[in-house]
Amino acid sequence: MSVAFNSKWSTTVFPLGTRGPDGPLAPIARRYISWLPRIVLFGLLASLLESGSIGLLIPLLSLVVDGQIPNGLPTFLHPAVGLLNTLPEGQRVLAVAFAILLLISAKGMVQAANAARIAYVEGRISHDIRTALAERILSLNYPFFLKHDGTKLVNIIATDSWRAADVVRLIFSVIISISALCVFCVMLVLLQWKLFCFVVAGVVAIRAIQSLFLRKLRKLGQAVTEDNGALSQQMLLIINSIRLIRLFGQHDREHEAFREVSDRLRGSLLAVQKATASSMPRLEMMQSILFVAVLLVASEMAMSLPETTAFLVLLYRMQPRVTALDQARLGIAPLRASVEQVEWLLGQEDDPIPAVGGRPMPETHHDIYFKNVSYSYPTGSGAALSEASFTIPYGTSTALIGRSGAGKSTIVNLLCRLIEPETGALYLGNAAISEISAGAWRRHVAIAGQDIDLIDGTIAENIAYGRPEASLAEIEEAARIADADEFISRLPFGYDSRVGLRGLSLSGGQRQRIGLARALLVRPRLLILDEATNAVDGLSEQTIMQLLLEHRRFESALVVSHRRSTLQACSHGIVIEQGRVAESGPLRDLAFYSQMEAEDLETF
Ligand SMILES: Nc1ncnc2c1ncn2[C@@H]1O[C@H](COP(=O)(O)OP(=O)(O)OP(=O)(O)O)[C@@H](O)[C@H]1O
Repeated sequence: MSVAFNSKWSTTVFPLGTRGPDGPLAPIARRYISWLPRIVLFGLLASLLESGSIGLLIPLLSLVVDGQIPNGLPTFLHPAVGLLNTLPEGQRVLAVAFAILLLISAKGMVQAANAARIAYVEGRISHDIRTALAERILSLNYPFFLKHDGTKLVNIIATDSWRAADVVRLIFSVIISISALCVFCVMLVLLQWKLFCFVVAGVVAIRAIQSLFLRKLRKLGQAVTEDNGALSQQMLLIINSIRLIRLFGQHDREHEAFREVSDRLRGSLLAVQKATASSMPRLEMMQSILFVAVLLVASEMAMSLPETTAFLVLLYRMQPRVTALDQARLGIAPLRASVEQVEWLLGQEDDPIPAVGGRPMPETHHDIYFKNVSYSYPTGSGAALSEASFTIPYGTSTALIGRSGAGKSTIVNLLCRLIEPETGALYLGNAAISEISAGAWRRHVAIAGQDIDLIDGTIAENIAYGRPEASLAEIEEAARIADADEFISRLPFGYDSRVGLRGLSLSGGQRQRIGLARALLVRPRLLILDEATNAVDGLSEQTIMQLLLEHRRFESALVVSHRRSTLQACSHGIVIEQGRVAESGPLRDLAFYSQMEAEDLETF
């Protein structure tokens, strides 16, 4: 069966998100909306089979107690009674009992098939939410990560995405319970509509009392989400800063901080569990009172014993559905905060100053110009770069010189197109760099920095990260130029040695050399060395600089360093002071560099 659903309908009936039909979760909900009618139909079928089996209790009890089927039974039983009357009297009890068993086992099979279907859809939605989150994070611009705490993002993928997918299971549970309740209600009306009205009044009163507690649960759920986030943050702090904690003997302090946050989470979880647990007995108590009241009213109405029994059995079988409905509603309430977190991340827009250009990289070679470029970080206190204008001449090695906090990394970030200028622009010859596609631009710019990001793989895979198709010979050549080949060859598995996440099995200098080989392998037009050799000894650094200049696996280079021995390999220089260009031009003409030489300073 195919049913056409409009988007508004889909998210109203299938409210996966909290932000309505245009919310960020709506596309995922829409993908699976076609499963809903099948799940509802199977739910209805299971309830019909069950209520049919309960309805057959009336002829069965009448046959057992009175030996005959009375007149005036509800209309829905007429076909069954007609069929029974065609059988010999002695076989009727057995036939009804057999029919009841048949209906009960058919109901079981339909229910099991529906549970498998729901598990499938829940799994797919959960997977889709996680991949949508990963896709969103990968596509967001760099400034987003400067503004937001990494642990919050990890928590959304690791915890909130699961909790959001849990909502789907609970929503299905709500839908199936409601379908079943509808079928049961119709049966109850057909049996005795006046008594049914009495039941409805009782149920409405119970609902009103329960909704008061739902509001409280929602608040408690919010606290659980917040405390979960704080715990993840504390855990990451311990893992990332274990060296610092040991060196400064802060073990007890961090342990106490962890204990406190964990205890807070325990408390808020306990509060949710207590509230959920206390609501169930309260509900059962109210339902039992209603049950007894129905029995009394039925006897006042002089209902026959078989009819009263069938009515009460139907009511009794409704109870698990009502409980499931309540549990699902209670379960959804504390999960709303997680859904909101997932929606927040999925709904993140790209940076307002995106890399808009779609032009390919020009084939011809040009100088790179910064013209009046200014930039302030979203969380910064002032301009990191102010009206900066300078040139990185084509075919040269240019030193970028400045004290800590001067703005060198900001220039590097702009060159890598991780951030875009607020005012001013970068040019390649006459072409604004913002007009060139960011992907094409980055393929021609490679960076080797002081902190090298290594992936969990072999050394060869790490070096070839920017060019996975490179041959082993090319990888080895890049490693030789980066002065890494020798130490790699001495490792037990050579280029096939695994470095582990973040390269923990290697020294800082070894990691830097692998990073340098990775940058060289892509043969960039612009090679950026951002303190790329500060962890290697002076002698190795000179060897590396010599090899780099000899082999020239790049067209131009920008070298950020505090060491004179590194800077002197450059022909040009740019001096940055507090976000402004203090001087630029041939290196040896710079006052800053001349002073270093005059005072024979190795570092500044
Ligand atoms: N993510 C950030 N958020 C807010 N402000 C930042 C951020 N990164 C840098 N800044 C600020 O921008 C200014 C320039 O920083 P930048 O990192 O470019 O300096 P740098 O010359 O590279 O310093 P260093 O040599 O210490 O790496 C500094 O005042 C710094 O505090």
